[in-house]
Amino acid sequence: MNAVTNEWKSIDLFTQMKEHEQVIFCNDEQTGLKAIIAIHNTTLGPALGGCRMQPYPTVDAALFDVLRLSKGMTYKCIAADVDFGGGKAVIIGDPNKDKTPELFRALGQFVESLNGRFYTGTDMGTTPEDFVHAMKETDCIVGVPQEYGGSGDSSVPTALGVIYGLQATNKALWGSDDLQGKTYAIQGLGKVGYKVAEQLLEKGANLYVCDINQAAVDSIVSYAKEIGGSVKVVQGDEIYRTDADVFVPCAFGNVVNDDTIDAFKVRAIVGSANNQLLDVRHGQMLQERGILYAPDYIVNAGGLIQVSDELYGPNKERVLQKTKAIYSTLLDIYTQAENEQLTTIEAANRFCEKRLEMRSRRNNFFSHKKRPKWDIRL
Ligand SMILES: NC(=O)C1=CN([C@@H]2O[C@H](COP(=O)(O)OP(=O)(O)OC[C@H]3O[C@@H](n4cnc5c(N)ncnc54)[C@H](O)[C@@H]3O)[C@@H](O)[C@H]2O)C=CC1
Ligand SMILES: O=C(O)CCC(=O)C(=O)O
Repeated sequence: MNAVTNEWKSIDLFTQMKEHEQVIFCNDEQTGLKAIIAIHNTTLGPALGGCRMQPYPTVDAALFDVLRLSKGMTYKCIAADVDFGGGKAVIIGDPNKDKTPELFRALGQFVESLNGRFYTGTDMGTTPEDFVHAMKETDCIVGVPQEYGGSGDSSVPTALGVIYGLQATNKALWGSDDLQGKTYAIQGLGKVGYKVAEQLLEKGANLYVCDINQAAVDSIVSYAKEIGGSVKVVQGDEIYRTDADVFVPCAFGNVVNDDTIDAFKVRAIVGSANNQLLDVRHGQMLQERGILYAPDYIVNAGGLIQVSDELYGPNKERVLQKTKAIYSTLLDIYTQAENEQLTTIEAANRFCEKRLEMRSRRNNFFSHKKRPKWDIRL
């Protein structure tokens, strides 16, 4: 490879990083760990974000994911009003085959090397128990089980936040919070999606569900039978074409894209998946089709609220209060979008960027408590 190609390649990586502060490639031959940690913005505090494990087909695919996910975390922290920055980690590997305690300890060692700039925990493909191993190597782990001193499964408040998001959306569209009798198409019955499905059934809603994990599908079907609820199982892409009222993506990102957008018959999209829109222009396309989009990082902030609370000193009541605020924040974003003729994602982004600007000025106000980093005599 000649020098020109080399130079272009390195510029390209920095172009991809855009406004990200730092990207760390973590490689450990012995455990097979191949991970990327991305720190997007630490204006408000140390970066915080879960660690996803997925058999990414290429390193580029993993990099694309971690860059977008970590940027989303910056916005999520701002919108949820927690004093942390945006970061995320991805492990390239199959969560069903490649997990070992040593792999997570190796990840913990890399996190420790960042000296408090990055805190992590569970995400898609990882569980709180995985991070009990990582915790042996670093204090910068959140969301481990309560028996290990953590706040427990963060998918519980995340699912609760999705329910608040669905209620706010119901209110905006049909004038009532009541989810009973409406039909929801849930993609993914994992840690979050399964809990959302259970709660919707308990509230008298009807469901379409899909998951590649047959055990999760069987389990929700039998739960519905037990409580007299209605669940229809669909396969693969059929979930985009159902006649449900609301699509609830709780698996992977980029589900609203050029290939899926014309399939949707729903009135709204509200779910936990991070980065549901492949691009902001898909927000515009949803609006043109009369589909109300609940910005993902507003709706799915419950887990972040719980794990960040651990670092302040856990307080269950505060977690519940902050999670409940998802309802009013989302309604405010819907109103702002309508008043300012914006898409809902544009309105949410604008709200976060304004708040970041305001906070960054306050964080830089000089006082005796906030000493400058350089050495001056006072
Ligand atoms: N766990 C949490 O507290 C939070 C999760 N999220 C996001 O919510 C989403 C779900 O997260 P978790 O429930 O924690 O992950 P998970 O890994 O527990 O569940 C994901 C589910 O999606 C299913 N799935 C995978 N491919 C599929 C496909 N092609 N079709 C249908 N189902 C498929 C999996 O089998 C699994 O049941 C992710 O995008 C995650 O980033 C966001 C904020 C917090
Ligand atoms: O939910 C968590 O454990 C951490 C927060 C996070 O990574 C997320 O909200 O995507």
